[in-house]
Amino acid sequence: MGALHEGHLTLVREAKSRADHVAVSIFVNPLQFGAGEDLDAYPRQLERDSALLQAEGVDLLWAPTVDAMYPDGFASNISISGVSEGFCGASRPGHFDGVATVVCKLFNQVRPDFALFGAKDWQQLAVIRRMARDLDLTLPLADNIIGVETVREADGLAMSSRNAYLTPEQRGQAATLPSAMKTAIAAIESGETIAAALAQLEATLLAGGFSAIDYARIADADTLVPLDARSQRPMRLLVAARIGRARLIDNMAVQPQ
Ligand SMILES: Nc1ncnc2c1ncn2[C@@H]1O[C@H](COP(=O)(O)OP(=O)(O)OP(=O)(O)O)[C@@H](O)[C@H]1O
Ligand SMILES: CC(C)(CO)[C@@H](O)C(=O)[O-]
Ligand code: BAL
Repeated sequence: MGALHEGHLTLVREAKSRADHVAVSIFVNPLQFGAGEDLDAYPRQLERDSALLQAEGVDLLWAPTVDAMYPDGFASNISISGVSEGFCGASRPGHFDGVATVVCKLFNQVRPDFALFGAKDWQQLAVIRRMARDLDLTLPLADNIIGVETVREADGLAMSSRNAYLTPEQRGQAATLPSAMKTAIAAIESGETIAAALAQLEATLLAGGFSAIDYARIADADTLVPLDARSQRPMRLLVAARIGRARLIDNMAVQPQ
């Protein structure tokens, strides 16, 4: 969606290491923003982004207008059930319909051989993989949706265009999110109950400047089914929390039992 940072540029570099030609889409997609969300405030810096992508050697910047994407009469919607229903799907109703619909259109417009998405948006990655498998999207193939590790600031905060909404004080406090997540994971991996570790995580965030927690849960890493006890399959801690004007998300691996 633009306002590029090192997280985005890492996806570009990873793509360039795997492909002869790299295309990047920049489109602030109205369909994935709910009423009262930050569609209007979302940073738009197309000229700066374009220069950054050129410097990285990107071959194509695909930046359609809203009217070109959704002309009068547009009436289609792609809805993925299951994996899109909890977490951000619950706190942002309709969000993943908007994501799935635009990503399907972007795939059809650009026709990539494969596509890269950040693990910072873990549920989004799962939704896109599900859509690609379910709808037989041959380009890219389901296995060709590649997740790239979350890129973080020096203090551990996941890079995000929405970090720009934070005041300097809130920006300092925001690093509590990854540090409290690591503490919770260490506790769970050393035998603490999930409920107790998550209660401590929520208390730490609220004491550390966050105003509300949309969710803080452990889930199966692939299916995103919430877990109340440790499992033998890969697990993920997923959190969305609000600080100032920003709603920040993050996720980390929890080792199987
Ligand atoms: N810190 C990061 N590390 C790795 N990938 C990232 C990171 N931040 C964003 N991405 C990925 O970049 C792609 C574009 O994301 P998007 O434009 O929504 O950026 P964003 O920084 O996540 O914005 P926002 O936080 O405002 O949603 C997505 O695949 C996203 O997962
Ligand atoms: C997947 C996506 C391009 C859909 O607009 C967006 O949500 C993003 O950049 O993460
Ligand atoms: N980075 C995910 C897109 C969104 O928050 O709308």
